[in-house]
Amino acid sequence: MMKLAIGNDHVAVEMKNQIKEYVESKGIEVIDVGTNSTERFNYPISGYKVGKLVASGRVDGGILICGTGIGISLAANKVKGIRACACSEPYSAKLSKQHNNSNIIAFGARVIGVETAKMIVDEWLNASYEGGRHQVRIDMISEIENTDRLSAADGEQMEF
Ligand SMILES: O=C(CO)[C@H](O)[C@H](O)[C@H](O)COP(=O)(O)O
Repeated sequence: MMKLAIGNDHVAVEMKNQIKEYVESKGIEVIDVGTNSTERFNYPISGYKVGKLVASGRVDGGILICGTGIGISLAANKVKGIRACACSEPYSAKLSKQHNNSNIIAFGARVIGVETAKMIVDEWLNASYEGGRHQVRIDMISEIENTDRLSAADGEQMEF
């Protein structure tokens, strides 16, 4: 059974619960590490928790929702191995998986409605990473993440 983690802040409680229920209705297990309170809640907490669950392999992917999807995805992207993509429409969500091998999808409860959010989740879940030429670029991103450097195609180290 596929397993996803979901997280949110105070702005996105209602949308989190709607998306959680929608994903569960597809037979997917959802681990909810977000808040259920509308009291101010700092989004990096949920970004970090979902990021760690995904990076450690305890779940197959993650969904993050804050006001814009931006802050919470920025936080998740600080966890090694995470490629969290904030999307406001389904096409980018699909491409984020096919080309960028995104392991977390994020969106904003103040930006899109729940029906668009469901379409984003569907496109992301149904898409597959294409590998090939895209892997070269993912490897470059990993190199920056792991070494704080980036090798040129000829092996020369870029210096900035
Ligand atoms: O969008 C966000 C960060 O990218 C957060 O979800 C917050 O909603 C945003 O920062 C606003 O927070 P506030 O304390 O409710 O003004």
